[in-house]
Amino acid sequence: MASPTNRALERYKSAITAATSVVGAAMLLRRLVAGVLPAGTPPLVGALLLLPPPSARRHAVVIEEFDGAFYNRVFLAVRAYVSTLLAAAPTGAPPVVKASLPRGAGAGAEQIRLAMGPGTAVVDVFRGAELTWRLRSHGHGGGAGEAFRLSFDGQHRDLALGAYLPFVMARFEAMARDRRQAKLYSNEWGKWRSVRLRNASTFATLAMDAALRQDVLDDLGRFLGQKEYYERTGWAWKRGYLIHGPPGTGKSSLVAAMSNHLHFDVYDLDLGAVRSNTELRKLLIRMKSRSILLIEDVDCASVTAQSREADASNPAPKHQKVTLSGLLSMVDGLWSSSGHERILVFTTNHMDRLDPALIRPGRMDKRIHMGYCGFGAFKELAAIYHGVDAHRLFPEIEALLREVDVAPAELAEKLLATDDADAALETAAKLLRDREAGIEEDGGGYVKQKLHVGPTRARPRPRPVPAPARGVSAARQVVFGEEIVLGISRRQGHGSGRRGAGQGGSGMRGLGRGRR
Ligand SMILES: Nc1ncnc2c1ncn2[C@@H]1O[C@H](COP(=O)(O)OP(=O)(O)OP(=O)(O)O)[C@@H](O)[C@H]1O
Repeated sequence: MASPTNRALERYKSAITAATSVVGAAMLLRRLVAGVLPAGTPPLVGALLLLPPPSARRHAVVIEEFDGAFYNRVFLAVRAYVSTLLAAAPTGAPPVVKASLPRGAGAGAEQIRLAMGPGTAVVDVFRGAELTWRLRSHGHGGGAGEAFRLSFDGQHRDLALGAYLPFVMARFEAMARDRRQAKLYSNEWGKWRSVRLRNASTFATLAMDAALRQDVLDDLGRFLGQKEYYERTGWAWKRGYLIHGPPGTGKSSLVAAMSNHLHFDVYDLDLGAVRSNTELRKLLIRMKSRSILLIEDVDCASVTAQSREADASNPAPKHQKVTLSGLLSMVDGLWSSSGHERILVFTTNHMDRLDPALIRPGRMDKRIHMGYCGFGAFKELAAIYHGVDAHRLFPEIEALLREVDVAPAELAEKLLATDDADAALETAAKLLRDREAGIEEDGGGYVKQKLHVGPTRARPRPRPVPAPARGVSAARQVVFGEEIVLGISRRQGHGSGRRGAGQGGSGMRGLGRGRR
């Protein structure tokens, strides 16, 4: 008579024979063993038999290229993310067969998109879990296009869906933000008109005191990281900077550098062109989040703006002031109820002429002084424009810069006049010698560049190549398991002089348009 153990073995024998995959057989064998071994047998026995525990079953998520008629944003995010994994992969693994430059992307190496070929896989390690990406050329379920398949151990299902995919999406959003070209808006007839912000100024190309530069960068970083603080307190998530200094010291360039650093759009508000408070309110409401509201030459801005709001029943005064303090109250009120991550920047050449309401303690969060060119800043200009770190003229220039006031813009103009570094430095030294001797050149000063143009031939120092974010290993065997199709549609989607002689005037002024 057959024993219970023999009967159990017979029952499972046929099933094992029918199993087509090694894994299927392994699963059945595990169940078989569980059936014949006495209860309470330690899991070590299973391990010794090389059988996977139930949690090790592979799960998979399929991410198709299209979600109906629309591109699937998750697919786009994964494609960009996988490209970064491939770029960071150690030499020799995995074989990369495709490299492309997305439409509209610049020609920089960081813009090239890498894609794995069919039959290869890339394994990402996230919080200790291994997640494998594969690319299939046909959509899942008969759909067209490509599809990514993400597979992982069953025990990591919650991690993969609840943390890893949101992380991939967040990385994609951050990459998109970094690539995004900021816009420069200016107000005309009560509406914002935009152009691409082409000003190439960055914190690396701006010659300024190193400690000040770091201070500004730290301040911006702190501001961006304070979301919870602003949400908790209910205060408007904004930061106000008052940038002051003589003409041509880089105030506007600093705003461009902030914009390029944060990828924030700049709204260059010409207060003189605002016809009424209602219009101002509308302009402020129409500003997007993650933006900079810039009011240049604010010492001249608190002038009257003609009101056109008068009507028979409500005769308004002929000239209704759009004052800075009115603007600030409006900003406080509107920005605390809508939008976030906004920066307000005022620039001025004349601190002494400012509306007292503006310089009252606590009004603007931070004052930044952009001063005349010191030798440190000059050396930065020479390095940026000509790659020169040392030169026989440096000692003379250092001594002259201690004696005369000269704006970085004036020196930048001399340094940009020629590609020959020796000749450029000689021209800059001549400007300083002449200024010390009281000789003013004809048409002296600098020509103001518009924000959307910026320095034409700046040569930024090469940026360090970022280290790979995480370890990526070679292709691995993937065991088949459950599949989930995931898609989020777009709709669901989530003048100058000797030192101390006072501030000189410059030629054209204004940012983004020719003003005054
Ligand atoms: N600190 C600087 N570092 C590098 N380049 C500078 C600097 N300051 C000025 N420049 C050069 O001079 C040009 C004019 O500078 P910018 O418009 O930023 O000065 P500003 O202080 O805003 O002048 P203004 O008060 O006349 O508006 C810039 O486009 C840039 O090429």
